Amino acid sequence: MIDFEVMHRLQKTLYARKTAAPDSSYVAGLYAKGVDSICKKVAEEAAETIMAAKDGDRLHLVHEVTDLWFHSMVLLTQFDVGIDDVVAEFRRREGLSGIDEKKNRGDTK
Ligand SMILES: N=c1c2ncn([C@@H]3O[C@H](COP(=O)(O)OP(=O)(O)OP(=O)(O)O)[C@@H](O)[C@H]3O)c2ncn1[C@@H]1O[C@H](COP(=O)(O)O)[C@@H](O)[C@H]1O
Repeated sequence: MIDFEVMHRLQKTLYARKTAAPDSSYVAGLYAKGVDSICKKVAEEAAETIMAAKDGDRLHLVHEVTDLWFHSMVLLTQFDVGIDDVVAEFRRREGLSGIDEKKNRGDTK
């Protein structure tokens, strides 16, 4: 089960880092660098996740997916999107076949 409390605590910290001095922390520095730098980290962590999967090392995979989720949360917070919004989207899709869901997307993607 996902521990949503830890995710919400992290989200709260990320919001606080948006207005913190850039040199005060890793996340504050990332926000100061801007969206392109955050996106670059997400892309790097996605690539590292793929490499971990190819290694077949489960612990390595857990570490890289954690890095990917963490940087994805930094990106979501940049746009004031909460993890609850993502969970709500999972709920909306629950039980809907991937093929049917794609058909119903229309223009909204
Ligand atoms: N969960 C994390 C977390 N996961 C990964 N990272 C950092 O993400 C960075 C990028 O990881 P890489 O493997 O790419 O390391 P790197 O290549 O040396 O990084 P770059 O210098 O290239 O950016 C590393 O510095 C990791 O320490 C994290 N940094 C912070 N958190 C959480 O965010 C909170 C706030 O962090 P600070 O803003 O640093 O206080 C912390 O209390 C934690 O709860």
